[in-house]
Order: sequence, then C-alpha cells, then structure tokens
Amino acid sequence: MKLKIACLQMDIAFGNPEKNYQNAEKLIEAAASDQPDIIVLPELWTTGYDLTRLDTIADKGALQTIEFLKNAAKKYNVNFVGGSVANRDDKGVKNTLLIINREGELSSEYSKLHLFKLMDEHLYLEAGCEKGLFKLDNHAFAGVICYDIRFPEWIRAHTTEGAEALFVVAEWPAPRLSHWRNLLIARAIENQCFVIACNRSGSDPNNQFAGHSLVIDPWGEIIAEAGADEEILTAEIDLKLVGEIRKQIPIFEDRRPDYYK
Ligand SMILES: NC(=O)CCC(=O)C(=O)O
Repeated sequence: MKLKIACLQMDIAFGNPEKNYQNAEKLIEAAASDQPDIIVLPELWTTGYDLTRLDTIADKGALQTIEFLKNAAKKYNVNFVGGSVANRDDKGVKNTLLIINREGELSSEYSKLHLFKLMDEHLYLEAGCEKGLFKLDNHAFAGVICYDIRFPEWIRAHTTEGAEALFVVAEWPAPRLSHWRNLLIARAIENQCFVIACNRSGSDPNNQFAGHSLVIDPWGEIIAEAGADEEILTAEIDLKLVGEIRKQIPIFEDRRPDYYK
C-alpha cells in the first residue's frame, strides 16, 4: 500500500518541445535512481503556454509524448502521471493528461474540463468531457489539471467513485500561490484523500510560476513541499491512511446528496 512518488517540478522552455523532452529525460533519469512507483510531470510540459503557436507545436494525437513516456516507463519500471500536453486532433487542441503504466501501456487519458479564461485557454483549446479516473498498480486514483481544483464538485465526482489519491498537474502562477496551497489542502481534507500536485517552475513571457509542488495526506497535512525553482520532489504515501480516516469521520456515508447536487 506504500507508494513512492516523484514530482518533476520542471522549468518549461516556452514553445520548445525538443528542449523540454531533453530536460524531462534528464529529470526522469535522476528521479528513477530512487526507484519511485509513480513519476508526475506538470501541465503542458512540452510546449508551455505558447498557445498562439499550437498549430505547429501541439503534439498530434499526443503520439510523440505517449511514445516518450512508454519508453521511459519500460526502461525504469515506473508508472507515469505524465503531465498534460497540447494534444491536436481534427477538432482542435485539448489539454490532455496521459497515464502510462509501468508495463509501458497508455492506461488512461483525461482532457481538462474547465478552461482558464485568464490565461486565454478558451480561445485556443477545446474542453474535455470525461472524468479523470484511472488505476495504477491496482489502486484507484483521479487526475485533474490546474484550474480544475477550483471546482470542488468536480473533484468530489471522482472521490465518490473511489479515488484514494488526487493527482494535479499544473502551471499555476506565483501571484496566486496562497490559493494553490489552500485549495489543495481543502481538497485533501474534504475528500479524505492524498493530493499529489505537480506545478512547474520558471517563467514565460506572461507569467512567473509558483513551483511549490505539494504532497498532502488525507488529514490535510503537508508531507512534502517544493521550493520555487526546478526540483524533484519526492514523498512516500501510505494509502492505508485513506481508509482509516474515512472510517474515523465517515463523510462519504454521512453525505445527504438528496439535498444537494
Ligand atoms: N493553468 C491554469 O489552469 C492556471 C489556473 C490558475 O492560475 C488559477 O488561479 O486558477
């Protein structure tokens, strides 16, 4: 039930997928030396928020990134919550989270449901329409993307279906660092689940990003927190704690959904 996690809090090169693949390769190799069970990457890690150039830099069908992560998963025997990529198909570009298991298979995908207007996502991206539930090593998890954490009802829709840990991949700007920390802690407490949140570091032409990737337990205690710069944040989580806390304060039994949606 114990899982070792490594969050790659990358500094993302703006609009430069090749440079980002190289950096990710280096960080994955370094993280793998500690034999983690799950490596997590941030949001839009191949392109950053270079949205005006998605026509040329988005990953068609996310195929290049899927191949990249599959190879790394097999090489290092590790699962990936592989961050999100700008994923182009005939209808447009989605912001898609990729889940790759340690056998090197694409186990699941989730496209960001809530588009963030403050960073122009609605002008360049298509929203997803499915939940981010997935399984790795037989454990039930959920994955969401950045702005999604402002929608507690969306996260709840995953934990009522059994998710024991919530993975969040993000490009969260520094001016709202306090929102990032408080929202993530709140999601952990109200859902009695682990929260593993991987943000990026560095800056792009429009934003300075916060870093401060976090691993939070189901009691709302911070187990590990990164600084502002590029780093690999590691932590060990014990999923047994989820059942214990849900038994102690049985909120999922005590809910009154007839009175609220
Ligand atoms: N990339 C994002 O979705 C950013 C969300 C954000 O900054 C917020 O305040 O919410």
